[in-house]
Amino acid sequence: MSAIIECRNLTHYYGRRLIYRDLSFDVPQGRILGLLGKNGTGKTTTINILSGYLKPRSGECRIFGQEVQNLDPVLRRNIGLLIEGHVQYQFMTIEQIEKFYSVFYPAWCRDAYYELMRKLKVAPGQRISRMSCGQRSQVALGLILAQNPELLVLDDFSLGLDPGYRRLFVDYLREYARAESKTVFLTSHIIQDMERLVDDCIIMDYGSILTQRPVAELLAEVRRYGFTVPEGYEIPDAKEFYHPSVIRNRAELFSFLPPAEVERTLRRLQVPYGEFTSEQVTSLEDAFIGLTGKY
Ligand SMILES: Nc1ncnc2c1ncn2[C@@H]1O[C@H](COP(=O)(O)OP(=O)(O)OP(=O)(O)O)[C@@H](O)[C@H]1O
Repeated sequence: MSAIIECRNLTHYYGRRLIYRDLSFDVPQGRILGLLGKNGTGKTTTINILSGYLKPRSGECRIFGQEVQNLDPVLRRNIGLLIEGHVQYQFMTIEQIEKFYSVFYPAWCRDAYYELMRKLKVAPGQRISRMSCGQRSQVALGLILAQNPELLVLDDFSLGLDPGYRRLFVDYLREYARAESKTVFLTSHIIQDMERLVDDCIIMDYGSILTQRPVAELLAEVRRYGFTVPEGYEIPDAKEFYHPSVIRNRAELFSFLPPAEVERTLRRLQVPYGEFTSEQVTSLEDAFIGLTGKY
C-alpha cells in the first residue's frame, strides 16, 4: 500500500513554545485516518502543516510524494480541504457557489453536492449567509465531495452539525470513501463519529504521538484494569500504565499489557493490591479517555 501522506520528524513551536517534537506518520492510500487528541495537542497545527499553510520548524511532510510547501497546483487540486467548517463567499446562494467552484475542478461532480443539499432540505436559491452554522458546514462538505479529490483533509468536520446530520454525513462519507478508494485524514471531538468512520487512528498526547494503529487493533489491545489498594495509596508511575487513579480503595488504570504482565508489574512495584480485574475496552471513547486521562 503506497502512502498518500508521509510526515517525518515534524517538530513545531509557536515562538518558544514547543507543540510537538519528531511527529512521524503515514496515511496509506484508501484508508480513513482519524487524528484524536485533547484540546491544544496540535491537531489543527498538523492540518495546517499538511495544507502547506504552516511551515514546521523542522521535519518533512509529503503528499502524493511531493513536499507540501512546493506542491504542484495540479496535485493540490486533488486535495479536498475543510478548515473548521469554513465556507467562503457567504453572499452566494447554494446554486451560485456550486457553479463558482465547479470551474476550478476538472473532476467536479455536481450530483454529489446536490445529493447532500437535497438531504439538507434547503432551497437552491438560499443564501449561505442566511443559513445556520450546521447548514453552512454541510455546504462546505458538499463542495468538497463534489471536487471528487483523491485525498480529503477535514478539520473538525462535525462542527455545528446536529446528531442526525452528523450520522448522515459520516455514513455518506464512509460509503463514498470506500467505494471510490479515497484517502481521508480527519479530526473531530465527537469520538462516536470517529469510531463509525475511521480505519486507523492516531492518538496525540501533549508533545508527541501516544499511539497509531487500526481502531480494531487498539480496541483489542487496550485493557482496563481494576484492583483494590489501601485507602490513600498512590500508585507509582510506570511507563506501561496509563493514568492510574484511586477512588477510596478502588484503583483503575489502562494498559496495552496483557493481565499477567500487569500483575507482574504491580508486584515488581510492590503495590499492595487485591481483587484484580481485567476487561477489554469496548469503545474508542473509553480507549481514548483511558490513554489520555480524564482531565
Ligand atoms: N498561531 C498560533 N500562535 C501561537 N500559539 C498557537 C497558534 N495556534 C495554536 N497555538 C497553540 O498551539 C497549541 C495547539 O493548537 P491547535 O489549534 O493545533 O490544537 P488542537 O489540538 O487543534 O486543539 P483543539 O482540540 O482545541 O481544536 C495550543 O496550545 C494553541 O494555543
